[in-house]
Amino acid sequence: MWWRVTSLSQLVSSSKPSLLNQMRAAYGLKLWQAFSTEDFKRAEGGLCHPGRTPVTTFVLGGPGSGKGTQCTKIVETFGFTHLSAGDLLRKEISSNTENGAMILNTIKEGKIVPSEVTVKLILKAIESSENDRFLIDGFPRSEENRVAYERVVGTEPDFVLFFDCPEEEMVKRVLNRNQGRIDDNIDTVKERLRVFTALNLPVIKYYSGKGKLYKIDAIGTEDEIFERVLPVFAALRPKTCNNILQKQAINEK
Ligand SMILES: Nc1ncnc2c1ncn2[C@@H]1O[C@H](COP(=O)(O)OP(=O)(O)OP(=O)(O)O)[C@@H](O)[C@H]1O
Ligand SMILES: Nc1ccn([C@H]2C[C@H](O)[C@@H](COP(=O)(O)O)O2)c(=O)n1
Ligand SMILES: [Mg+2]
Repeated sequence: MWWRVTSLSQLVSSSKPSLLNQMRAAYGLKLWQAFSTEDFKRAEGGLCHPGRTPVTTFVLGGPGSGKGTQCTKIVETFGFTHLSAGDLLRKEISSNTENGAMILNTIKEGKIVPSEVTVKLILKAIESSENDRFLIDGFPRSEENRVAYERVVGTEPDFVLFFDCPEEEMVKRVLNRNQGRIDDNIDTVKERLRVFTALNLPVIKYYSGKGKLYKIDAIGTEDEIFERVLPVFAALRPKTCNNILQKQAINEK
């Protein structure tokens, strides 16, 4: 898989139209339609039923590294469903469930909610979706998260995106976010960064060791970063990219 990403990176160069525009020009359609249905067989029943083979991608990175921002672009381009673990937890707070108060306090402190709560919310969201490709954003945040997911869901992610961003840039982005989040303050973000280093980085190293990690430099404009994300998803559809490469070769003759 790595060589496909490397070879595709030649498509992502400043002199040529962006890879995204090349793919759109080649297909004149939403790229997600390139993910033909035969690749995502839909079985009766939920995620854990044999035959349903959704594509799952974990999206990792520190607070403010740009996970949510890039997930929005991936959704628009490749038709994935964006499941933000943080958003699912915040929704649980606002729906005043029995876990709501505990989740609120945990997020206020910048700490990690017990895995069984988060995994249950993610699984419920997948099971209730009609889609078969999911971006699971901000999860797993710890080894406990990762193990709980594998125990309950029984599968590993197809691949993992890691947005690598310097701490000072993450702090700046979080403090400028202005979304009224209770965890967007200097004290909580410092704790979140500590938790990220202590608990999330080991998970990132785990997936790197499994050859499933794509590390994306998260410095630059949102579009520049998305250009680095494109080849990862394009590599999932080799025929899409091979056709572009062939068309490009013909045009260049
Ligand atoms: N490349 C970028 N340059 C500058 N600002 C950015 C960039 N990408 C995202 N931002 C902004 O930084 C803030 C954090 O981005 P985002 O919410 O996507 O991060 P996140 O990784 O999801 O953070 P969290 O884990 O706290 O949810 C947002 O206000 C967003 O608009
Ligand atoms: N797997 C997760 C994901 C998130 N949380 C809590 C702790 C995070 O700081 C907070 C916000 O998440 P974000 O929106 O920044 O991804 O939600 C958790 O406990 N476990
Ligand atoms: Mg986010």
